[in-house]
Amino acid sequence: MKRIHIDFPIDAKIQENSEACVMALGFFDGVHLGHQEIIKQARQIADRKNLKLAVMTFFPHPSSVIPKGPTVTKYLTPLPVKMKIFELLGVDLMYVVEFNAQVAKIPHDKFVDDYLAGLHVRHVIAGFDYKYGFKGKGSMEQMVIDSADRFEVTTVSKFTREQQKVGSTLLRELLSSGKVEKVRTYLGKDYEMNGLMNGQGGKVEVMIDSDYFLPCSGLYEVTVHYQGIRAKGVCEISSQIANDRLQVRLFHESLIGHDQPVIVAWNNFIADFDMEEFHAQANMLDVSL
Ligand SMILES: Cc1cc2nc3c(=O)[nH]c(=O)nc-3n(C[C@H](O)[C@H](O)[C@H](O)COP(=O)(O)O)c2cc1C
Ligand SMILES: Nc1ncnc2c1ncn2[C@@H]1O[C@H](COP(=O)(O)OP(=O)(O)OP(=O)(O)O)[C@@H](O)[C@H]1O
Repeated sequence: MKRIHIDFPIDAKIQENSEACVMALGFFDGVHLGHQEIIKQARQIADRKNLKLAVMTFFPHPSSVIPKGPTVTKYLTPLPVKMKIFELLGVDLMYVVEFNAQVAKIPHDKFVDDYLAGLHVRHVIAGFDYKYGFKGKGSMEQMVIDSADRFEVTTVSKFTREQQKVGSTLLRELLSSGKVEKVRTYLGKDYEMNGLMNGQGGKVEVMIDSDYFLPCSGLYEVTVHYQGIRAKGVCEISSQIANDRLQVRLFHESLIGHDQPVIVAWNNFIADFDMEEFHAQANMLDVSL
């Protein structure tokens, strides 16, 4: 997969050299089941039309410049992770538009001229609630008008699970209240973090991208995926611990790591008490961890 970074104003050379494509639009934090449905449909259209499949995402999150609602500064999938997932989903090109105050002011029709038609887009696909352009005035209905017959438009209808719209905001809310086990319903798997494991035996440290959105403070049951092995353990999140280092206490003491790539999957919320307190209690009960 090719990654193309777009600064403001868009470079005419990038436009000239761009390949004809089907373009999926959105921020795609978490690449949840709703996002996966869009990419799946986009892949089918690209195959049918014999075009490249491109995704256009933004960085940082538009909320960092648009004074509306809470600002998203931590991500379910930091940019390098999102890139890996897109690659696995069969995306050929990833356009990353640097989102700043100037980009936020681009009118909807100019965005379509310069960033879609200008990049040789032949087909646009996005969800029913996709908004683009200054003040979010562009909708999927507007996209059909703005396309002026230069490309086709597909709108993906609302993807729901348990009567709820699957969405990144919902996932962040669930994690903020420790409901990691509920995340599975919307993500299709446990919430996961890629990292590098250091340490040996029962206690290891996993260094993660500091851009990751962490579940709220508490004690969690986790699984460390490591070279085909799955090791269960517990991990505590607290304001006292650096947010780019996860301290994991494993139930088996067989893992050894020195900058070993691992995946930490968040399985269950155990409790919201301190690890120290937890161990004191475990010792009293003569439970070995
Ligand atoms: C070029 C461009 C400019 C945008 N400008 C604005 C804006 O000025 N105000 C706004 O509310 N949304 C604007 N949006 C829409 C936001 O990106 C988006 O709707 C909002 O951040 C919600 O994000 P989400 O639906 O991806 O979570 C713009 C989008 C694009 C692509
Ligand atoms: N549940 C869904 N059903 C259909 N389309 C969706 C769904 N969730 C997101 N999309 C679409 O996926 C693309 C990327 O989504 P985006 O990251 O902007 O939204 P989101 O996941 O709903 O996040 P948020 O909760 O912050 O709005 C957009 O085109 C959006 O319309």
